[in-house]
Amino acid sequence: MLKIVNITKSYANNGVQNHVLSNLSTEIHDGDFTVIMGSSGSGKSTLLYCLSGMEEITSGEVYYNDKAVHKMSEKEVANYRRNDIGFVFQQMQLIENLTIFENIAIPGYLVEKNTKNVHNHANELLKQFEIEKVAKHLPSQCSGGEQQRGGIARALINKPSVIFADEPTGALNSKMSINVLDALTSINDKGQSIVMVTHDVKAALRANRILYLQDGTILGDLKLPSYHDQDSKSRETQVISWLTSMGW
Ligand SMILES: Nc1ncnc2c1ncn2[C@@H]1O[C@H](COP(=O)(O)OP(=O)(O)OP(=O)(O)O)[C@@H](O)[C@H]1O
Repeated sequence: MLKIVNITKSYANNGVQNHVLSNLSTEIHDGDFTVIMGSSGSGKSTLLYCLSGMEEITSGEVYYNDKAVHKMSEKEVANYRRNDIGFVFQQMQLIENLTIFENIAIPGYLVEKNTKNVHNHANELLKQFEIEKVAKHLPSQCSGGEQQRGGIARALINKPSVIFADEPTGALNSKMSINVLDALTSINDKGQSIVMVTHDVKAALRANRILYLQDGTILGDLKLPSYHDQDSKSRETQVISWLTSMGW
């Protein structure tokens, strides 16, 4: 689904080049729940931004199915971001003066002309993530978990085939994190692909593949059975032992 060929990404800071991603190649498969881990500053968020078209790569190639993301015009990137992918941020980035319902539905109106369809889909998502009761609330009137589930629902309004999530549980307590991870797992169970950056082992256990980044390149690539097909204790032991071997 996503093919990444030899990408590099550098930022210039006061005339000095900071090489954040170096010669990174991999494929992200359709239907997978892929997690990206690695130490702070290893380039995880930058990789997610490059794959989602929010940052331009310095060199290399990124393909989403047959589309060359690295060659897209601004308009094509906007369409890619609107139609093909959804993005969930750590700080939910919901619009403060819109209700949860409006936050979810508005990106839908930009794509689907039939407002009734958008309205119905937004209501289905509110139900799926159990946030119907806060539909008319402003984000500031919701808990962190409700806001984050609102953020996931918003990312799903245009039925993207892949969801990118940048530390979606980073700002949540453990109960709310489980709630958000359950929501992501259920989306993945329905066939949508997820690519999630996290520092949290509990979150990483949801993945069937973990990529470990170090200094902007992939140091390790762990394949796991689906989350439902392995007992949680042995999965945790396997993942922690692998992460330890990566120097985590
Ligand atoms: N817009 C930018 N301009 C300049 N440097 C940047 C920019 N964005 C990121 N960087 C630098 O790129 C490097 C990688 O950042 P990135 O956020 O991708 O790392 P990360 O692995 O996600 O880190 P963390 O786990 O701390 O969130 C860091 O050194 C960071 O300072």
